[in-house]
Amino acid sequence: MAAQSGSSVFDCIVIGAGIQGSFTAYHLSKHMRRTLLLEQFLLPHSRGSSHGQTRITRKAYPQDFYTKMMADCYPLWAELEKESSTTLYRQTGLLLLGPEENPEFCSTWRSLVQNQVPCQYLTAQEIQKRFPGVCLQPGEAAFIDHTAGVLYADKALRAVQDLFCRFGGTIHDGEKVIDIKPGSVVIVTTTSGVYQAKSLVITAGPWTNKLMASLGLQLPLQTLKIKVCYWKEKVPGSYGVPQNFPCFLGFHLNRAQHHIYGLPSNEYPGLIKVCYHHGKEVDPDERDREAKTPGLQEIPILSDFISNYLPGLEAEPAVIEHCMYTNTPDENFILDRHPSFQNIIVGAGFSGHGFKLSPVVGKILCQLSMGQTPDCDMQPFRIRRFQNQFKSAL
Ligand SMILES: Cc1cc2nc3c(=O)[nH]c(=O)nc-3n(C[C@H](O)[C@H](O)[C@H](O)COP(=O)(O)OP(=O)(O)OC[C@H]3O[C@@H](n4cnc5c(N)ncnc54)[C@H](O)[C@@H]3O)c2cc1C
Ligand SMILES: O=C(O)[C@@H]1CCCCN1
Repeated sequence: MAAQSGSSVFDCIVIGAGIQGSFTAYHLSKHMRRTLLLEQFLLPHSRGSSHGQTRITRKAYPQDFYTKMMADCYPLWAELEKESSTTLYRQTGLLLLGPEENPEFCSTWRSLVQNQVPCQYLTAQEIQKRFPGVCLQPGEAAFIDHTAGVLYADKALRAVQDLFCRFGGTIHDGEKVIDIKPGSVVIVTTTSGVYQAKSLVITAGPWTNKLMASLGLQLPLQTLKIKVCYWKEKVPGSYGVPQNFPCFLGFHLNRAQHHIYGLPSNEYPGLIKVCYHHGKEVDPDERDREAKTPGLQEIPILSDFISNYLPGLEAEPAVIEHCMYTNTPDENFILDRHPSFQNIIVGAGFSGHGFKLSPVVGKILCQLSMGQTPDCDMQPFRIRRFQNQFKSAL
């Protein structure tokens, strides 16, 4: 296929219209960069990581650098709400629950205090009084991040894409990228065209390594299928908005190997979202194929947790949906230039916690693609930290 019209060398092509690619494209178009956003599926779709009604937002992180990045995210989310005339955030607070001595639990509390985030440590008595539907076990404690809440994910994704188009950007959905040729002008071939750009941003979520194959690099990414479970209240309204029930995040409670988290009733009346922060490894193109081996049993883990910690919910899920995580070994993001091609930028490995940070992730990827140095500490996000774990054919 021949490259499309000579005049159409874009400043940037972004591959993948999930929340990270869409926010990158939004920032690029705000900077007057001629930008093409390519998406393999027709929009909106539910095959990646950015679909669904809700995500948690919070400043509570054990790593200080995320808490600091979140301070920049809140104004950007507010700006998006204003630009799109849409409510995208509801403040509910986040209840963090964990064994008193758990190092991650303790460092999250320290980070909140050090960064002067409005927060509050609760005694067992206070928890029982304020959240009678939550039962902690002896030796466990709780604190609240008051800044936290719910982001309306589907609405946010749509708002970012609409604004990108309003600022002059172009989206081609239903167009899968099948080849990338690096160079000072990058050539991108899709199932229906060939395009050129001065820079390329790859934000392909669980498909990142499939695309990186043509660029001689395989990153240490693991794609997990996550079960998104909704549980029915025994007494309607007991874990709902009128009761001021917050989002919650449990650190290895009930001997669980991974976190368990939840959001108050929103998408389905009377159903609370409670999920396990882990899943089975999958090929993103075969997400719904039944696994050959039984592997992780997340529903019994969640049912047992609910019986012990949230006894006001029925212990069988009423609705199960699916989503994917793309995890790095340290669960920090990859935001970097390709080691061999300076005008190819990768944003990947959001490890199940990237939605809230997407306004700043998009800003960083936009700056990298414009040849600028982002003003935040980029060390935690470098590809080189996996020097011994990535495969390069270059
Ligand atoms: C169940 C669940 C709960 C979560 N909870 C939270 C939370 O509470 N708070 C939070 O902050 N984060 C949360 N996250 C994480 C957050 O949703 C993700 O980090 C984020 O959505 C990742 O976005 P992305 O753009 O990288 O990936 P994606 O949304 O997967 O986007 C990648 C896009 O690239 C497209 N693509 C891939 N290959 C090609 C190709 N060859 N050609 C064209 N297009 C291509 C895909 O179709 C896809 O649309 C959660 C995630 C899940 C799954
Ligand atoms: O990013 C978050 O806030 C949540 C925490 C629990 C797991 C899913 N993601």
